[in-house]
Amino acid sequence: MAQPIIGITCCRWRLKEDGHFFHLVGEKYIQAATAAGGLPLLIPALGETSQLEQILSSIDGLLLTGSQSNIEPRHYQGQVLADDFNDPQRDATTLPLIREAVKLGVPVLGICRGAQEVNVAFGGTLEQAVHQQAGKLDHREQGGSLDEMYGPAHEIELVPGGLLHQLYGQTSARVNSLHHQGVATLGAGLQIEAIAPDGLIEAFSVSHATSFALAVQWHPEWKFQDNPLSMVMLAGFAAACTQRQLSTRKR
Ligand SMILES: N[C@@H](CCC(=O)NCCCC(=O)O)C(=O)O
Repeated sequence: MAQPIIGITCCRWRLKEDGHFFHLVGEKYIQAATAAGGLPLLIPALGETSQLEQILSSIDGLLLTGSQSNIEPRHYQGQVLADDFNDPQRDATTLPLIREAVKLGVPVLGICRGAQEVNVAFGGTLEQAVHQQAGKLDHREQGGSLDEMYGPAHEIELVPGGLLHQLYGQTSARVNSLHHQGVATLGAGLQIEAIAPDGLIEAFSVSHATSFALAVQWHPEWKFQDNPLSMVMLAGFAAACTQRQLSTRKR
């Protein structure tokens, strides 16, 4: 049988000052989607498009990646930051795509920036510099090598009975952490799935979704094969994508 097609949203970046724009995805997301049994299909940061339904009818699941860029604050009535690194065309693509995917029952997995996009898509807001908030941990990447940057950084407590707890079976785990921003207020219909020791919401699900819809602030795609929590998350997402494929396609 054909593999479920997993749409992966791109960033739109210039690789050098005043250079051409490129639409790009980190390879580790592609590797995770492939290992989960999916066929990755990259979705360019098209910006405003009336083709949301056509895009979503061509995929069996939607993976929203992390990125160094931040969601433009105007999407959550946040303060405009000097020298912020934004990607407006990515925002204009992903925010409506997330809402339409949930409406149509397309499985969604949001990672880091992708999780923040799920929150903002449903009216949530972001803390723009978590490390500057009293009582909050510094959730930014520490260390130099990739193994250090993406290594375990802090505990999370999983909400008993939640989707993540049902997948994993345990109520605590250690996760990596590479983000400046984080959930300030959760959007409409979003349900907490995991919390960091400082109270920051680290994972949430979409309670009104008819399929898998999970957003996590950490990076399960990093060396997922060595991480039981990552493996069950990707397996849960892939199973939902396969279910979508069977229910909507003849192939
Ligand atoms: N810019 C946001 C989101 C951080 C994020 O997605 N980090 C991932 C970086 C690269 C990668 O692994 O894809 C923030 O700082 O909160």
